[in-house]
Amino acid sequence: MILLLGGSGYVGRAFAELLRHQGVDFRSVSRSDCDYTQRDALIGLICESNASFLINAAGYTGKPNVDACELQKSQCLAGNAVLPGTIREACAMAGDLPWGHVSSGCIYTGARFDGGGFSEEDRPNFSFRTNNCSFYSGSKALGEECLVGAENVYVWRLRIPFDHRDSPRNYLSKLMRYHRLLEATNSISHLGDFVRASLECWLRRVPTGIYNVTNTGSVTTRQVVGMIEQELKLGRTFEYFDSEDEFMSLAAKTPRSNCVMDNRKLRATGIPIADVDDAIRVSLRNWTLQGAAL
Ligand SMILES: NC(=O)C1=CN([C@@H]2O[C@H](COP(=O)(O)OP(=O)(O)OC[C@H]3O[C@@H](n4cnc5c(N)ncnc54)[C@H](OP(=O)(O)O)[C@@H]3O)[C@@H](O)[C@H]2O)C=CC1
Ligand SMILES: Cc1cn([C@H]2C[C@H](O)[C@@H](COP(=O)(O)OP(=O)(O)O[C@H]3O[C@@H](C)C(=O)[C@@H](O)[C@H]3O)O2)c(=O)[nH]c1=O
Repeated sequence: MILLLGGSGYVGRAFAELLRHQGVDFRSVSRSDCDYTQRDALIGLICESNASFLINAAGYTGKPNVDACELQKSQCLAGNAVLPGTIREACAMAGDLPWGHVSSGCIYTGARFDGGGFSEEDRPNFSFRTNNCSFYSGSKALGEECLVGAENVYVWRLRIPFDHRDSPRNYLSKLMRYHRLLEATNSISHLGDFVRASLECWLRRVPTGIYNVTNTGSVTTRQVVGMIEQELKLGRTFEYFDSEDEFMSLAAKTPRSNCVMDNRKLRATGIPIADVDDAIRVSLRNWTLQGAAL
């Protein structure tokens, strides 16, 4: 049985859907069963669960976006920095229960010095250590630090999720809803691909450790908008900020991580992951409006 924490969230629901679809026995633990900030209760729950694997899809993102974390720092630290460390302890007490943690590629900014994407070996350059980050990104980098040296955990880095379902959390919807757009280059993750590839890490028993679970390649905002225009024919124009400074002064409270990730470590395991352009095209061709039957 797989114990799923955060199963009611945006990412957790995608895991639950996949596990149900694959007929994998799992138990989703909601906040009413256990408040994860109640350390002893959480440790007791994990130790008594008899699970063979645990997925942590719980955390604190801020809504509608990470700007909200600047005002909710204690919740952000509790969900992103403290919780992974508590789960690590609990899994050790439960006889080294193997588990997977949903982290974020937002602990990087830009591209590597050689122009390539950041690999799992690269130190985060958008964290409290580098003193240039959003509070959210800093808290996620701390969460990864709590897991250094743990041998029974997968750290799956998700980035700016999207799929075919219109949602305030979906990157494609966000681009269609924001009044003005920031031109940036990013590696991003199709949500269905992310949960499938992450679960496969465990099902195939690939070595534990950090994995950048992003679709292959990177895209600019304008490239994604070009695909939206071609596939959805919305008959409208998209406005852009002149610069990141203008974005910061008009639309954001804290800097965003826009970065390129290298997913070769994941692909070297044999787990397939689509090219980012293909994943975006397929999502747009199957585009389903919010509230429409899925
Ligand atoms: N969405 C994104 O853009 C990205 C997300 N991630 C990471 O993925 C993880 C999940 O994010 P996402 O699904 O978007 O977030 P959501 O806010 O949609 O879901 C968070 C989940 O955590 C649960 N939870 C939070 N705090 C507690 C608590 N104290 N006790 C019990 N349950 C709790 C929530 O339960 P309840 O429903 O009861 O509140 C919910 O199930 C986070 O770690 C995030 O950093 C990484 C990259 C991108
Ligand atoms: C606010 C805003 C953002 N953007 C851009 C900036 C960025 O490239 C992209 C997404 O920015 P948002 O502010 O919507 O999303 P943000 O909250 O920064 O999203 C992040 O959430 C956390 C949870 C993660 O871990 C990340 O991987 C990522 O998904 O949209 C605009 O173009 N216009 C806007 O008005």
